[in-house]
Amino acid sequence: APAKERDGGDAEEPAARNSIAAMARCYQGFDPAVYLQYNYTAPRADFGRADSIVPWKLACLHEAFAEGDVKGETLVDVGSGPTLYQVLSGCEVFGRVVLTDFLEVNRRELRRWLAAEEGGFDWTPYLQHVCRLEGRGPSAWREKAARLRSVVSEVLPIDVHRPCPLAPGSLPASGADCLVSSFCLESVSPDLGSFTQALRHVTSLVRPGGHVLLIGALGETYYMAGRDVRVPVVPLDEATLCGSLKASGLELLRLCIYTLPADMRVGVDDVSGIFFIKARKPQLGGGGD
Ligand SMILES: Nc1ncnc2c1ncn2[C@@H]1O[C@@H](CSCCNC[C@@H]2Cc3ccc([N+](=O)[O-])cc3CN2)[C@@H](O)[C@H]1O
Repeated sequence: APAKERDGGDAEEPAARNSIAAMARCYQGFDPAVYLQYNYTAPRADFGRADSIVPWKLACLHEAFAEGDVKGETLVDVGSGPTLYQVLSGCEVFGRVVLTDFLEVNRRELRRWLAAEEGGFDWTPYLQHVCRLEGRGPSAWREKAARLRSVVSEVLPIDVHRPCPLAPGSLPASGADCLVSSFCLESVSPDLGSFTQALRHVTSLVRPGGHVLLIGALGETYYMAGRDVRVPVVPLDEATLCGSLKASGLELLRLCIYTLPADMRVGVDDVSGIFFIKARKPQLGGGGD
């Protein structure tokens, strides 16, 4: 059944189930507008600064797709939140993009932009920036917006703490060809064990030989998800991250790390770094390509 926003997932241990349920309750106060303002406006999203966080994230995603090895029909974005930047490169490669989030308020925010309704977040500077990365010139942003609107097929409920995070039949039986997830798993998991378990769950959504692109926070123990909504985060470092990746059976292809300059630490969280991971789910039988 589709994830219920107050569900405690299917964690095996009663204690884990309680802390996952507690995490779900934290998210009832999530405010998309505040979250977008805190993280997706300047200085963290300053397209005039080479060391701003969003341009770094968009460059990582652009390069990951530009290499040409990530291809297929279906891309799934896990824990989209109210943001679309994470699929601006992938939407040119895949004919079907599935967006997902745990909260209806976020799914509604995504649908608002997809329907070109008034009053939503303005992604134009992001579209223009990715067009520049693609050598298309900023005026192509309208084509990119139209492309994105044409390939997003669904905005679905998801719960990464369930062994099957999506409702049955949401993706092709063999799995998605590519999975993207940005700042989700570490922000919804009460501890490292449930983070690793959630990574295993979402890896099951990808076909053997498919790719996984992860963006996330290093050293983060909390973030503000609303004016007075503080959400705990499991703090990751490079070693624990790579350990979880190995435990989930993914093959690490690339790990890039961004260290926040002092003026990017704006008081809405205690992030010290950002990671970008390109990984692959091995073919069945462990063979190569
Ligand atoms: N059980 C669940 N399964 C799937 N998704 C779930 C579940 N529970 C909540 N969700 C869903 O996952 C959430 C995703 S947003 C999580 C925010 N992550 C932390 C935040 C992000 C951020 C952004 C930018 C920068 N920066 O430096 O530029 C730093 C940081 C660090 N702070 C939210 O959409 C919720 O709705």
